Amino acid sequence: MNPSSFISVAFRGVFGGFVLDAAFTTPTHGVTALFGPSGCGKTTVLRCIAGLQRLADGYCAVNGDVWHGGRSFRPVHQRPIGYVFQEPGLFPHLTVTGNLLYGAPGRSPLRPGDPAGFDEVVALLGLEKLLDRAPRKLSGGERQRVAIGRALLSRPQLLLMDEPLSALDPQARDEVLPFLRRLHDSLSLPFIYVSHDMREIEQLADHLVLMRAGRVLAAGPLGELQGDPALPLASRRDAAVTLDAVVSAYDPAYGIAMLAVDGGCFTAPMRRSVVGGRRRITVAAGDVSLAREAPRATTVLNTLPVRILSATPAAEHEIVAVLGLGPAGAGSRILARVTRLSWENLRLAEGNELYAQIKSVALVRECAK
Ligand SMILES: Nc1ncnc2c1ncn2[C@@H]1O[C@H](COP(=O)(O)OP(=O)(O)OP(=O)(O)O)[C@@H](O)[C@H]1O
Repeated sequence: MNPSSFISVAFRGVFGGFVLDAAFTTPTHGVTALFGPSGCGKTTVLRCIAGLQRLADGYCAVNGDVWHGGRSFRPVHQRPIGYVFQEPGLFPHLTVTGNLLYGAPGRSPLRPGDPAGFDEVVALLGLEKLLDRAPRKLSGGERQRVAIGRALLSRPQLLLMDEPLSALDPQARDEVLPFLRRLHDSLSLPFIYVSHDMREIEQLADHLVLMRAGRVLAAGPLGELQGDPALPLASRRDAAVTLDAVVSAYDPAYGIAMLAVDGGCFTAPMRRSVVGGRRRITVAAGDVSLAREAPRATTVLNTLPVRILSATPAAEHEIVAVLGLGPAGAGSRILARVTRLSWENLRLAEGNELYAQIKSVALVRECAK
């Protein structure tokens, strides 16, 4: 593993009655989400990465640069990080522009072509019309967008976000999420994103660190962990697998896109799509049904050949099956959650080749922006 493109951490410590023993390695590209139940230690790990929390037994290296290891400990102000908290914490006496430029190196990040210059950050976060406003005249979602912009303009090498949407109402959350997605798509900056909302993670994350009671249960690509029946995600009511697809065709007359993934092609409604562009789809286990034969007259647009790779009892009288798309099930994996009654009626078993049906409207959970 080349340490120059990874974040590696290992933190051990005791906080009152809480024991933290968390270690993981994740790439320094894309968004890594820290996910787990309340109190499992996500914020503590983030604070350790930031240098806000110093443990006697800790290690943190970013792109091969050791921030904490042995006796060496780089203090928070010397770490090239941006930090976004649940509350935006804007300065009330400054305008949006003043807040954005606060902490920006040299206060003149206006050069054209700058990878995270002022104009680009303002455009990416849709702040153009708000620049002269005072924070008290902004909505909650707008305030949080300014806080994110301020963090970006400090030119960090790593952006740490601690549940940045959790203090917002659902409508404001839906307003800000597409902006975060846009940052993810446009900037090469890695994010570490703490959340206990799987919906946010499905839309934003590329990698996942799954935490439980101070420990890391698993770390890896989001889709792999979602589809691993040995992990608790697969047996959740809202279990789903996120797939990154390439648009292979788009029919504007129907607003329908063909989305190619490894081993298959999904059909999904999209307002607009560019052929060759990347889109993310989320296949919820509860939206997948199984058939021995390819159904003919059906409104369901997605009928994909699959193989059952494994089957695990979930809730009482339910089965969660891992399905591999394409010939011999060698392509992307998705999950199907079916009743034990259906499973037995169709005499299903591991290794069976059959058809998965998924309604196209169920595939796109992302907001329309
Ligand atoms: N300085 C501290 N002193 C004592 N206990 C602490 C300290 N810091 C954290 N803890 C405890 O460590 C545990 C983990 O807290 P942490 O905030 O990291 O969890 P979390 O997963 O981020 O939770 P949430 O999702 O609710 O924000 C909690 O039980 C918390 O009370």
